[in-house]
Amino acid sequence: MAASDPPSLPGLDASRVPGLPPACYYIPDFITPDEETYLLRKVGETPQPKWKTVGSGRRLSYWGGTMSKNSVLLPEAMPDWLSSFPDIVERVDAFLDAAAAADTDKGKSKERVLGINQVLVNEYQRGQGISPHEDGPAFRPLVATLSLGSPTILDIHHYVSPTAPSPPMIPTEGNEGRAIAAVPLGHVLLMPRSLFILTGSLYSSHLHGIAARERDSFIAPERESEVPATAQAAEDALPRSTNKAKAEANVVANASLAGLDTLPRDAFAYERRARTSLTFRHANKVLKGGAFGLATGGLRRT
Ligand SMILES: O=C(O)CCC(=O)C(=O)O
Ligand SMILES: [Fe+2]
Repeated sequence: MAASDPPSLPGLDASRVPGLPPACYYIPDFITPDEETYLLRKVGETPQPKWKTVGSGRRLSYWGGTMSKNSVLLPEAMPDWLSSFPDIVERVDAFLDAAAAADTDKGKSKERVLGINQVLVNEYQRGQGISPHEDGPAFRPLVATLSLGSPTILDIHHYVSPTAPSPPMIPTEGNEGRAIAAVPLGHVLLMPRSLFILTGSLYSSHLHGIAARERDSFIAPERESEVPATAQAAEDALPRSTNKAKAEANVVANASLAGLDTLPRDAFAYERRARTSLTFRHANKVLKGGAFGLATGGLRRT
C-alpha cells in the first residue's frame, strides 16, 4: 500500500456511517468510562508550555512529535499515558489492522494500516469549535479520533465548483481560496468514548469542522418504517419535539450506529460541555536521527 492510498477496512463494514461519501466509521464505547476519566486527568496534567492556543481559544497539544515547517515529523517518545496505560495507541493501531486483515491480501502485509506516530489533543471549551479544514497530505489519509467529555457534532463540508451558479458559501481559511458550500454535506454525532475514523475521499477531498455553539440539536435520518405501535408507550413518555425543533435539528448520519434508531424520531438537544479529542495519525515523513538530525539538518520547529 502506498502511503497515499486509502486503506480498505472490510472488517468495519458494519460501522460505516451511511449516506456519506467513502468513508467514515463510528465505533461507540471504544474505551471505558474509567479510561476516559484517566485520559482526561492526564490531558489536564499537560504542562502549560506544551499547549498552543488557537482560533477562538481552543487549546491543542501534540504528542509523539511536532511537524517542521516542511511537514516532517520531529519525533519524540509517546508518553506512558498514551502508550502503556491505557495502551490506547496500540489498541487503535491493532483495531485498524484487524479491520483491514478481514481482507486476506492486506492480512499478509506487515505494514501497519495506520502506524500512529503522532497524537493531536484538542481541548474545546463550551461554545468553541474548529473551522472546516482538511488534515492534509502530510499525513496518511486515515485518522482516528477518540472523543472525551462531551458529545459534539462534527460537520462534513464540501467544496463547490467555481462554475456553480452563485452558490452560498462560507469564508475559507487557508484552503487555497476554494469555496466551501455553506450547508454541510452531513453531520456525525460524536459521543464521549467513541472512536471516529475518517478516510478515503472524506479525508482527501472533503473538509470537516465543528460549529462553535453552546448546544446541539440533532435528529436521526428519516426511517423507512414508522415507530411500531408497540413502542407507543415509550414514545408517549418522552417529550415530543416540535416541528420547528425538528426542522432546525442536524440530521446525524450515524444515528443507527449511535443507538438512536431505537428511540422515537424526535429532535434531541444537549448543552455542550468541555470536550477533549485525541486524533491518532501517521505523519508520512519522519526526521531520522533524532536530536542529531535536528542539530545538523537545519529544520526549524513550527
Ligand atoms: O475534535 C475533533 O473531533 C476534530 C479535530 C480535528 O479535526 C483536527 O484537529 O484536525
Ligand atoms: Fe481535522
